[in-house]
Amino acid sequence: MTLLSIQGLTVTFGTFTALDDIDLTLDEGDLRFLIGPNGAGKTTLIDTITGRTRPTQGTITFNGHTLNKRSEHHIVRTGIGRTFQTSVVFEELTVADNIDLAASFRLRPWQLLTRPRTPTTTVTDILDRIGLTPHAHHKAATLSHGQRQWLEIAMLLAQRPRLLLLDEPVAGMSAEERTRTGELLTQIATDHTIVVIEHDMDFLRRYATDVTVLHEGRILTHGDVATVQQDPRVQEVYLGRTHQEATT
Ligand SMILES: Nc1ncnc2c1ncn2[C@@H]1O[C@H](COP(=O)(O)OP(=O)(O)OP(=O)(O)O)[C@@H](O)[C@H]1O
Repeated sequence: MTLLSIQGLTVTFGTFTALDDIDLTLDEGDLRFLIGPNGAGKTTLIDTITGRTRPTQGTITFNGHTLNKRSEHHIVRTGIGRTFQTSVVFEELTVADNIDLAASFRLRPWQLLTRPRTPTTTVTDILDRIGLTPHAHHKAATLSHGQRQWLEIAMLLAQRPRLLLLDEPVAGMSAEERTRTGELLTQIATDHTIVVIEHDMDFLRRYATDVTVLHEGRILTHGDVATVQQDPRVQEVYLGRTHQEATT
């Protein structure tokens, strides 16, 4: 079933066209990797899906609802969650409290006033799923970089999204943390639809099946990792190196 359908999406900033007539469809359960060189439009695409940036032209339909004029808050409630390149974790709160608080992002303002705590089982389940149970009562400030990234994913899960948009989730991680993140994403993809912006080719080779390549605001190609990697256009614009270098 189609969960997200983007048609003819164009975004301009003044005279600059950041996204140019993008068509993109995601089916329920997809784990889609989005790659492209700096400035390709990846973050703009996520910003536009989540209501942070307005489309200049085109339509975005999620689960049958048109999102074009919806607020960011409404879009979160519709079931789309995202991470940012910069952290949104509250340092002085515990890991469990960060997750509890994140669950309320989905509530309407009047509901916040009388907000009950998120059921303990929900927080416990998410902690368990994400592997942060031993750190539940530690302040977020004490987490390692990788654990923090996982907390951000946990906070997204607390919002019960159907679609997760993750912006460079393994940036700055150790090899071990990248492996753990890859396993985590594969596991979360069993009951969510996920879009991952990622530059790390090794990570892509290990965990990506479906890859869409953006370049200068357009979709250059889409396919499995091997096909995309061997596409000379991708090597030229994204990898900026020869075929032989790119496949080693
Ligand atoms: N608010 C804005 N006003 C003007 N130009 C913008 C704005 N936001 C993005 N751009 C431009 O749009 C282009 C696409 O930017 P975007 O951040 O989407 O690229 P990206 O593919 O995410 O790149 P990176 O990998 O470097 O994060 C860039 O040239 C950027 O400078």
